[in-house]
Amino acid sequence: MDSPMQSDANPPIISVSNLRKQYDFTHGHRWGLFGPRRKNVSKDGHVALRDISFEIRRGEAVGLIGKNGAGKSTLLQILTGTLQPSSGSVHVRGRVSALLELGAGFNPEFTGRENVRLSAAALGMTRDEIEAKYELIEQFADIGDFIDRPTKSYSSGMLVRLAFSLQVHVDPDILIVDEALSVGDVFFQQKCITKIREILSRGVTLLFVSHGLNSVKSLCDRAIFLQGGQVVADGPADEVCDLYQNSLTTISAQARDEAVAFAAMAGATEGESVVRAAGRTERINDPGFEQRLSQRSGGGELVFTGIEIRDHQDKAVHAIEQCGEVKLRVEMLATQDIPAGACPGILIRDANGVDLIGLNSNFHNRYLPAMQAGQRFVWEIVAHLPLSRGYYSLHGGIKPTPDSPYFYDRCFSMAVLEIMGNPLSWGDYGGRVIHPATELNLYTLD
Ligand SMILES: Nc1ncnc2c1ncn2[C@@H]1O[C@H](COP(=O)(O)OP(=O)(O)OP(=O)(O)O)[C@@H](O)[C@H]1O
Repeated sequence: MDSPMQSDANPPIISVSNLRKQYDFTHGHRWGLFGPRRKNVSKDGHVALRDISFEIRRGEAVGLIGKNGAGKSTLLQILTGTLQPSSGSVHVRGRVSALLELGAGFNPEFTGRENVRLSAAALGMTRDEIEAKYELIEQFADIGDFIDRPTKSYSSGMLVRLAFSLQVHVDPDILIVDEALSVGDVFFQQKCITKIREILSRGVTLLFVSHGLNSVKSLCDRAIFLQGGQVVADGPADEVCDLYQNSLTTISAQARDEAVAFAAMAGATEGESVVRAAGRTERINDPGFEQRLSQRSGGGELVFTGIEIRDHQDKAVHAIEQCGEVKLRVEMLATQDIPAGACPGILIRDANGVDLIGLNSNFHNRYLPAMQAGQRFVWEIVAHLPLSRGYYSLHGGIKPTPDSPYFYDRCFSMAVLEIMGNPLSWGDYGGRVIHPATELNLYTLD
């Protein structure tokens, strides 16, 4: 049933309520005493979506994330009307433009030009509208002479170029972009992301399905996490993406035992590369550590208990100068005996939550020594971070071995680091990462 929203200034453009989708598997015949019975029966079914409810408002950019088989495609197909729900209601208001399957809707025997005109008409554009937009569509797709060849001769990259170009130029109210985009080359992907941002700034609603969490975080303000056909989280994109990332690394106790056994073996053979004790230090004074964490996962055998940032004068700070020396120090506590070979790492993300820099001990072929239950250590990384001015978040993880999907501890949002601008040495650079060159050369030509 529709809820009365007349008084709402920005009513939902997509409303989904108690949605359920079951795929029925129909068996050919049921066998009776005297052979097959006539009637087909459908006994089994797979519930791909259950009890899904959410609303999306005009202008929202929403990421849809989840593992393979979570139900994302099923949900999108229902939203675009190509699949019927088993029960529940779905209301979509406005023109939906969806790139669900590569070139789906194109007739392979027709040329790109013909397919663009036919598909645009099918999406409700008038002849004049199509003529006005055609040049832009062809230009953006940039597939040269292929535009006049049948689309059956296109590579998958060409198909996605043409399909995406059509999709973004039909003035949609709702733009649905699926994983198909990843087929294009990196330059085309960047061009698409820029185009999506431009469309978003005009108030179009975006539903973006991707396994690339960085793209979701940079494009969307909200994300919906589907698991086993159910919504497990719906909220700010960075938090929901972290939750999803956490869910991917939570694995069985057996896998943990295997990883730890492997670490024990590796530790025994790679004694040389274990981090050597650098001397004694005092404990890190960070009483608010646990409260600051936005998410935490892992087995808990070896855990972070605090973090500290120090500048080039060894002073505890929250801000450092661009390209100045920084010491990132984390305190760790072994709650059980830990074999040698574990590797800690710190991840630096920008203000959108996009991963920028990973500082892992194993990148330097260094691992932690064996630890006994109750022991504490401080691990310190000294670096010159090539970041432009702004705010960055620090996240930490400790694994038994570099390749293990198992984490002893994984902490999101351990601390915020401010990079201060230094107008004398660095201009008003607008990017996120800067790189101080080691040499600048000028050669004359003969
Ligand atoms: N036509 C179908 N008949 C039967 N089962 C189906 C059908 N389509 C999908 N399913 C099942 O429904 C579940 C959800 O599938 P869906 O394709 O929606 O997931 P997804 O999240 O889009 O996965 P992916 O990321 O791999 O595309 C899966 O278990 C899948 O096997």
